[in-house]
Amino acid sequence: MDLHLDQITHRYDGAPVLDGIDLHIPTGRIVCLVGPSGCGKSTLLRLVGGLERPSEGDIRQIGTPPDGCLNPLTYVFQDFALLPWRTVAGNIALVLEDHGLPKSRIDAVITDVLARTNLSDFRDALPKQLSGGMKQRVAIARALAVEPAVLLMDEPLSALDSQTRELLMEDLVGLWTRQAFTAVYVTHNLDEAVRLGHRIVLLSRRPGRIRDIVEIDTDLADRRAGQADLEEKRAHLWSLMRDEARAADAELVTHG
Ligand SMILES: Nc1ncnc2c1ncn2[C@@H]1O[C@H](COP(=O)(O)OP(=O)(O)OP(=O)(O)O)[C@@H](O)[C@H]1O
Repeated sequence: MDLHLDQITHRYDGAPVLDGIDLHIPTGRIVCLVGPSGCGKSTLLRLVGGLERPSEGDIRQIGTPPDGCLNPLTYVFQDFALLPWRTVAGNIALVLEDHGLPKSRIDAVITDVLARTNLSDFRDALPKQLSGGMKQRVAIARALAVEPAVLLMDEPLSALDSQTRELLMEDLVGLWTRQAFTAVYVTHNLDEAVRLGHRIVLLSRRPGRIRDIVEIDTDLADRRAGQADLEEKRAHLWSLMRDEARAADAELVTHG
């Protein structure tokens, strides 16, 4: 299922946060949203997920969600959002129980997503027994359990240390390579964006407008930290973001 954003504009209390966003999110691709703090990345993700309605513009879903999809637009949050009193399997079961699936089907889905995320040995563990990286793997497994059409990922690796982030990036690449998923991935981190994004959308400072869209054709599985072609894209994005930060500084001085 593709998503098309047509001229999305959003205001809070009359103040513009996003302005005229046109964007295509193709099936089977990871689209990263990057941009300076407060430019509206999370807001755009909430609009895509239907948690809020845009002040202007349309978000169209083209095509149908995958077979067995229980929740077309599914979030993965920075803070994992696991229930502490439920086991790993129990946390995943939670999102399936509401759909009235038989227990045997729920067990089969849990077994499948735990295998896909290398968590099979942790089925009966409680969140407090898991590291941050493992908790986020559980959150990703839980999101995959509903066969989403589009994963909406809001800074999913930001709470993790850099080594764990690297491991999780490798896991996400492995997951995508084995079975391509569609994602909108918000991040501050340009290294993450160039490792995981097929398309990187740079927003300007508030109100967020599309400043640039960078496509990266290199297969996810062939990307490595510090690789020359990725470095070039990262440097390009950073040069544009640095301009935004400078402009923001200048504005503060002007109005201060
Ligand atoms: N519910 C709300 N009501 C009013 N203003 C809001 C609301 N949600 C967000 N904002 C404002 O909208 C702007 C964009 O916020 P948003 O969180 O989308 O930005 P962001 O790019 O994700 O920021 P960051 O990178 O710091 O997480 C900010 O100025 C924020 O204060």
